[in-house]
Amino acid sequence: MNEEGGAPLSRWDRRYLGLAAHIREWSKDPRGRVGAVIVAPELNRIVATGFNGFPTRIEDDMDRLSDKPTKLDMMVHAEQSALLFAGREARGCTLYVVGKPVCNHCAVLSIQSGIRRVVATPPRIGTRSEWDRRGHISARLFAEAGLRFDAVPDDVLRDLLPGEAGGASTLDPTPTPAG
Ligand SMILES: Nc1ccn([C@H]2C[C@H](O)[C@@H](COP(=O)(O)O)O2)c(=O)n1
Repeated sequence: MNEEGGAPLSRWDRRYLGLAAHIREWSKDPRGRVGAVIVAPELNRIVATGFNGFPTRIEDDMDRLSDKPTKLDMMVHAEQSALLFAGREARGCTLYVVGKPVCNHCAVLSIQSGIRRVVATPPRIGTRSEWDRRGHISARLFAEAGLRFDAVPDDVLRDLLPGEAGGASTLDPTPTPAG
């Protein structure tokens, strides 16, 4: 994986990351907001967007959102939401993700959907965050499946998420089994 020092991001990469950072703001999860954008690169067209939230018609009240196991059991990840909407059009596309590292479940869905490239908040090394742990698994899966993974560099992340250190949960003492 290229956690640091990968190929520089293009102007369009930065634009789509900016869009993912904007869409992330629509999430109602107070603890973790994630935005995703799926783009057909040869057409330079947006195929789908997503942010993390409960499924349509499932009420996102604060009781459910503040109980972490309940929340994670019902949550549709930003990436899942975008992939479900994109359907077969995800084939050959690039997935942009801002807010958390791509988890292993979303990684396998991305691979199976035919995503060719992922540009995302990278998992950090040496944290206790469950999302970082899963992000490292995802990076290995992407490498094995032949997807290109471009980590969003720290300085770009700082611009995208002002006031947040990279966007991933640093202290998560209770890793949970949800994806
Ligand atoms: N790649 C990821 C990782 C996490 N999430 C979502 C799931 C939860 O809604 C929130 C993380 O919540 P927490 O910080 O409480 O674990 O982010 C997501 O959509 N995409």
